[in-house]
Amino acid sequence: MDSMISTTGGHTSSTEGKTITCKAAVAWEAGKQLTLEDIEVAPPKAHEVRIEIYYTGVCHTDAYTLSGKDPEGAFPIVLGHEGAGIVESVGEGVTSVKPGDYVVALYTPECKECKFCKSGKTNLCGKIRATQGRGVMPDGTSRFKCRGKDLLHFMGTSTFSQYTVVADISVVAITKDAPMDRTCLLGCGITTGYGAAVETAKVEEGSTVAVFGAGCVGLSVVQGAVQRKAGKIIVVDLNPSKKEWAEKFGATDFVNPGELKNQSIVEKLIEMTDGGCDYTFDCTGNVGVMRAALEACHKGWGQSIVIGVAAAGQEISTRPFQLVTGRVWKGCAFGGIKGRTQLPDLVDDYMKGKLKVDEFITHRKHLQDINQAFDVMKQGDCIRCVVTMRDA
Ligand SMILES: NC(=O)C1=CN([C@@H]2O[C@H](COP(=O)(O)OP(=O)(O)OC[C@H]3O[C@@H](n4cnc5c(N)ncnc54)[C@H](O)[C@@H]3O)[C@@H](O)[C@H]2O)C=CC1
Ligand SMILES: N[C@@H](CCC(=O)N[C@@H](CSC=O)C(=O)NCC(=O)O)C(=O)O
Ligand SMILES: [Zn+2]
Ligand SMILES: [Zn+2]
Repeated sequence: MDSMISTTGGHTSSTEGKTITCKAAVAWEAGKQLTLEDIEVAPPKAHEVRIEIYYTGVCHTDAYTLSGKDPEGAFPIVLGHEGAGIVESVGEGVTSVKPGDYVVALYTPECKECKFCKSGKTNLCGKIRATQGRGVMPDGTSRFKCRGKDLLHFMGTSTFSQYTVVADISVVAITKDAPMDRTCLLGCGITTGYGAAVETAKVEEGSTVAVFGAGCVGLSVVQGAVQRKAGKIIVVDLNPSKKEWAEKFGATDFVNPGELKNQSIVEKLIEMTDGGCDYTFDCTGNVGVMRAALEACHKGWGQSIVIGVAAAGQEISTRPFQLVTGRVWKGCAFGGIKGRTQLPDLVDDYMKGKLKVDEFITHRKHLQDINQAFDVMKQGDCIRCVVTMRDA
């Protein structure tokens, strides 16, 4: 890393206004491993924030875009969207964070001014979605360069770099007491599942819940359902080792569809819940599972929440009769949580012992070994791998 870089997290930095050279994992092409590179990170422009990233999680959505299956995926790009760090400097007009603040990057921004933000109906924000999807900052340009080429930004966050630049609406300050090597996970997986249960579905006390897929997202749904005092929480997973994980997070039942004899998973769930579940969640990204999750809902009121990201070209289907008879199909990004308004409270809940975060971390890697983080993520025993961005 550049020897001029201040890593103290203090309020002034010797790098303010200058280009910083630092290490980043660059995805040059779809389907290829990431390469550790020295990249140049330009200073933040107006309403932008430069963050020194200390820790990042690796999410399946990073692997999905790297695979080439994401219709919005373009290369070369700096991936990563589950990051925590310290603000190094801010551009003109930034008032919501300041240098030295401990922050989490937000791939779902919150401008508080657009039609979406003001609707009271969604956490999706429209202000920078178009440029974010094209991999550039709101002014249409990149802040990253490597070997003379511009690199694209990812999900407005690009946390696989020791320094990143984000829009000021894509970052939230949190308490400095919270350990960043854990709070980074609140930037996606945990908040997504927990929010889907408590904010999007608003699971009620005593209700029956089925969660398809017991990864970080599904186990976080379980955590949310426990918090809402659901009566029955059934985890469905093809991997038998997930039974123990499901129980650890408070599930009441576990079903492995691969072990069912002469019965579909839909029939099994309907039998276990006296006619169907009040709420089901897809946390797999498999469109066949999404259909089963809908059809396992109770007639008249059951709601199925799609969280998993399905590959390009995949479509969901069911008999319209399933909806005519009162089942509801919906979905959410980032759990329906508004990051700037609600994330600090989630961090506080974690600090008070009310929200599990540490329990999700099964693996740790250093930036130079980030490809191993992708490898372990594909193994059945990894819930989340946290990558340390700075040398020890
Ligand atoms: N909507 C959103 O905002 C977000 C969506 N995601 C997406 O959520 C999904 C889940 O993410 P993670 O929990 O990190 O993934 P994960 O891979 O760790 O967990 C998925 C689980 O589903 C199980 N599974 C796979 N196929 C199955 C099937 N046919 N039936 C039952 N279980 C099955 C696997 O054994 C695994 O335990 C991914 O598609 C990811 O891209 C992730 C974060 C945010
Ligand atoms: N780019 C993909 C869709 C990927 C996707 O659905 N992303 C989720 C978050 S997944 C996090 O790990 C999301 O926020 N979606 C809402 C959005 O506005 O992107 C595609 O084009 O299919
Ligand atoms: Zn994610
Ligand atoms: Zn907005």
